[in-house]
Amino acid sequence: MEQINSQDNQMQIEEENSSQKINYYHNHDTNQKPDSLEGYMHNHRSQYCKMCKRTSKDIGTNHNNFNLETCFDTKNIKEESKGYERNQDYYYDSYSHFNIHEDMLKDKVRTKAYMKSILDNKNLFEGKIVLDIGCGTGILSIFAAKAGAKHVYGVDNANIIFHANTIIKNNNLADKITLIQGKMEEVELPVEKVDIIISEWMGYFLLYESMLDCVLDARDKYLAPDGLMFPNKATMFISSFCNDEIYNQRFDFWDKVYGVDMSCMKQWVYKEPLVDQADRGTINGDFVKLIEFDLETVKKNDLDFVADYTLKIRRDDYVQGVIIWWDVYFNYCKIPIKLSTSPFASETHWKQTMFFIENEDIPVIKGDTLSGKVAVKKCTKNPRDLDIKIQFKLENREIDFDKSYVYKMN
Ligand SMILES: C[S@@+](CC[C@H](N)C(=O)[O-])C[C@H]1O[C@@H](n2cnc3c(N)ncnc32)[C@H](O)[C@@H]1O
Repeated sequence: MEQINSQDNQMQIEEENSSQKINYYHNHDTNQKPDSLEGYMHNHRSQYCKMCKRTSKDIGTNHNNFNLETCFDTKNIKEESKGYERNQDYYYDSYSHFNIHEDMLKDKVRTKAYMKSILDNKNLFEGKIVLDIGCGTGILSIFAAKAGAKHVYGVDNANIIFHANTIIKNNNLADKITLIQGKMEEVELPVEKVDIIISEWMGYFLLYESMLDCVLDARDKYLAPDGLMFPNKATMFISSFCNDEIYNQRFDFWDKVYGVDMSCMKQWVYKEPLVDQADRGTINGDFVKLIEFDLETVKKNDLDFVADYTLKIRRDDYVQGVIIWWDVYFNYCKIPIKLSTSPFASETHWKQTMFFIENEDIPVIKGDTLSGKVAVKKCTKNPRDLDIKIQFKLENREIDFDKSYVYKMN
């Protein structure tokens, strides 16, 4: 086990604290919600109040830097990644257990979207060669074979593929489906080109686990020029939220744990986005498109990106952070099918991803504009993890807030 050098750690924390602004809890009372802006300005968590003559135009040295090459190169990230290096095999080990596949199969929103897009569109599959990337239990390969595919190649590196083999035999589809164990980026298919690629590659925050990379490599190598991707488009959305219940459970919890002050943990907890199903009532902004990927043309490099967002606040409230979710689309279907992970649609196992503003909630008025940038980059130490930087910019007649935070999904 790696030993943590507590002296280094302490120095790191001291350096960080010295860059923090004073007086984070500015007469705050989370239970008191504003009816209007009048008279509540000295009763909020934010120190960035024009009335108090304190504004925020940044926090550390790296604030306005959204250059993907350098914006994550901070001491925070170096510190955070300590001890997080993992063997890549852990990923396939997790997919070798049947319970993760059981959870995915039981996600009806997910599995039915694929089932309908394949079985209700036999005209697209009849006589076609299909590649199923990351076939797991073989469910999508079986749908494609049942839809009349000439032959299906299912590839998976996890040991679940041995169970898929039995499932396929037991369903009398062994002559229609060939399974290949290995990493998609390393296997050689026995055919030069395929007509359709099906894959359920999406992770939390769409891109976590970075499975899309191997799908894009396989697309470039194997998909026929007029071939189809299932799904063929993915879109990420962003909105703002205020959820005091989660806030208390996740952050205020650390103030007193069985009588022990563990509040030093909070600064680290903030850096981890929360994957959870949002109560739709906690979303207080319009939701807007953050980025869209055309899966037939997008390049691997485009998956590290910086995108701008601007959204209107829908009610007088506080903003505690932003929430991000995604939809994927099967647009070749007779009736186009959307698989949505929106908090306004039926729940899926992907839920949504929430990014909290550290130690702040910004008082907002209906009609205010929240804007900023979101930078996303694969972590250099483990490309399945993501470094994410988000800027929060909001100015109304009372508040002038402009800060950026770095998060890590691992
Ligand atoms: C999200 S699961 C989907 C399983 C199945 N297609 C389904 O819909 O139930 C993704 C699968 O892809 C496999 N996988 C991920 N990356 C892979 C790669 N580069 N090569 C081969 N298999 C991969 C994992 O082992 C896992 O079984």
